Amino acid sequence: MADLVTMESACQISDLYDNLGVLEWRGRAMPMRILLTTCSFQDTPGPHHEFLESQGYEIVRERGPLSEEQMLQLAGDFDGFLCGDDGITRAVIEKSLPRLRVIAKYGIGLDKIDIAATKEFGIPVMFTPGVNHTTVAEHTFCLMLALYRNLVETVNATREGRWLRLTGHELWRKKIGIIGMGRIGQEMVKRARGFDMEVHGYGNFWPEDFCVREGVTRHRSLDSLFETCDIISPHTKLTAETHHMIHRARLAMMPPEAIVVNTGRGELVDTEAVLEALNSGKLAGYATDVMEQEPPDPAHPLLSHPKALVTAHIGSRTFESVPRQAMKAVTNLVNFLQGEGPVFCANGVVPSAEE
Ligand SMILES: NC(=O)C1=CN([C@@H]2O[C@H](COP(=O)(O)OP(=O)(O)OC[C@H]3O[C@@H](n4cnc5c(N)ncnc54)[C@H](O)[C@@H]3O)[C@@H](O)[C@H]2O)C=CC1
Ligand SMILES: O=C(O)C(=O)COP(=O)(O)O
Repeated sequence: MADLVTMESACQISDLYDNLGVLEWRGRAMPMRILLTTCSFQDTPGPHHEFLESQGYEIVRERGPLSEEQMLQLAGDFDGFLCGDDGITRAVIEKSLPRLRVIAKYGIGLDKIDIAATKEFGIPVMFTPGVNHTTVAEHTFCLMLALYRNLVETVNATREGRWLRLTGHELWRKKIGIIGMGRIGQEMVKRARGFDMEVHGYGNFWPEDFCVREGVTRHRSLDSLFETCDIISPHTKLTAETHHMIHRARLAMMPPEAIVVNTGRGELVDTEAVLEALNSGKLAGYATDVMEQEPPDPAHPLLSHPKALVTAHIGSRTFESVPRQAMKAVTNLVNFLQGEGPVFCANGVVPSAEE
């Protein structure tokens, strides 16, 4: 039915949307069209599938994350995006108008969406806070322990029949420096305390009661955190201010045998400087779930570096967390399009529910 309606005419009558998920146009029902790009949403079982299917939308499925160019090919024909880390630039938003009404992001980081443009055009950007922070903190510890105990090297050796008994490091009493005291940062603190680590932190938001209770030492400058800590773990948003916050000079300040574990965003770290520090012996290891370019060039030197561990942006992907995020993302979309129920809005275009 939808293909009988040209995009142009659909755009002219976009104000006729009703609250039932269908558009009445010249007596015909045209379902709302939603672009679903998030692979983990599509690939993981859970109640989100049935809930989305029950809405009567026309769902167009693509395997994301899509580049800006791929989004531009598709843009213009959708009432909503149910998306992940796709390149939703100003050009994509402009091409999506006037039909686009909502961007329901699956996940937390909004750095691939041009937020200024969404505000300018009044497009609400929804997100899914409070449902993936425990999973990401667990993966951060997984990387940290794997790096400290040479896990990949020793397992690879035993798989080849070699009994390689490598000596590693313990977490006990190590100084961990957590950058960003948000949801993941706080989960990191709890887990670090469980390992009897000495916890240090830095953030422009500081949950005072929590930090006092958990014994977190507050640093007022990033330099002082780097000078102090054996392990640095960034958990801030990626912004112009945090881009390459882990750079050459700060890596040089770290104590001997220091490591960096990154499950935030690749661009928080100057990867060239990390490679130099690994090669010179200044940095003992770098474990990351995120890269400046994703997916990276298969020949990227970090991927095969003996002192590095790279996972493929899987920090929030567990069978427990994915359905939670997917349900929250689709609930945001449906509640907004139906005009009722709470939504978690990240760009201030509509009021956000309390978390
Ligand atoms: N590897 C993965 O799969 C995942 C990665 N992430 C990344 O982790 C980040 C953090 O996630 P949450 O903890 O849930 O977000 P959050 O919004 O709860 O916490 C972020 C914290 O960073 C702080 N911050 C922002 N700019 C800062 C600055 N310039 N200096 C110091 N602190 C600053 C904020 O005050 C806030 O407390 C996300 O933005 C995303 O990039 C999130 C989920 C999954
Ligand atoms: O929530 C976030 O910001 C994430 O990085 C999660 O990434 P994903 O949506 O699993 O590709």
